[in-house]
Amino acid sequence: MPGPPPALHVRDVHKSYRARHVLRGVSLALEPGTLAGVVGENGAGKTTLLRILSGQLAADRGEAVVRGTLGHCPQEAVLNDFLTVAQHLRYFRVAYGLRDTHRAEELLEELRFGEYRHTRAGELSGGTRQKLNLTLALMHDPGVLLLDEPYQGFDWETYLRFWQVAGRLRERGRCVLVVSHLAWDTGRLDVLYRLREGAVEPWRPAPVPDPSYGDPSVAVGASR
Ligand SMILES: Nc1ncnc2c1ncn2[C@@H]1O[C@H](COP(=O)(O)OP(=O)(O)OP(=O)(O)O)[C@@H](O)[C@H]1O
Repeated sequence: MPGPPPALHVRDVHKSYRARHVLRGVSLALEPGTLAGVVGENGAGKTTLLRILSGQLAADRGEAVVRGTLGHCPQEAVLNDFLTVAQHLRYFRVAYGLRDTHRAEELLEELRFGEYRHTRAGELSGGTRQKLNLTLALMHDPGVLLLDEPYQGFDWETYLRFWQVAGRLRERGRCVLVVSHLAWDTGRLDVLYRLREGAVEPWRPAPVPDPSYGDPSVAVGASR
């Protein structure tokens, strides 16, 4: 990884849509090799925050500094229904200026959807579209990863593989920010922030083990 280690610093970010003050002073910091979560109820401003961090939306005030290359997995997969999985990989290889699709091929194997290589995106299931969405965000091996509800539509096995992938990224010094409306499985995170009333605060929900869901360490609704 050339250059200084990746990091993400957000200081006093504000954002309003007309009279709706969605973000009212968000500050957080991710040092190299951090796997962090942001939870918040529907409409709390999570996507707004990620769009500001990814440079798609301007903050009204405050500062968001990304050090390193950025990977952004949006909540809605941005795919061309007429292109196959392999065509998407080739298209993004060129867009990212990569020499090959080696990392993308690894992710295809890790997330187990290589069999759909020649299937058009419009014919993929929701979960497989999400695997492709995630692969496109990760295939240039970015230093800072912004993942908006990255495991929506995943079956349990894929969900567990997602966390393996995220854990390996952390081990390699990447900053990974996972945004979700549910504080689920928070034991896998180094730090969890809660976005509420326009600001974030570090949060430790009380563990509520639920034996009906396999082996998650914590299963708590963010609104509690
Ligand atoms: N372009 C926009 N114009 C006006 N209001 C907007 C716009 N985008 C979002 N909002 C409003 O800002 C608030 C925060 O929206 P945002 O999508 O950031 O929330 P979220 O936490 O990601 O929600 P969810 O969990 O439902 O995805 C909501 O009240 C939403 O209606």
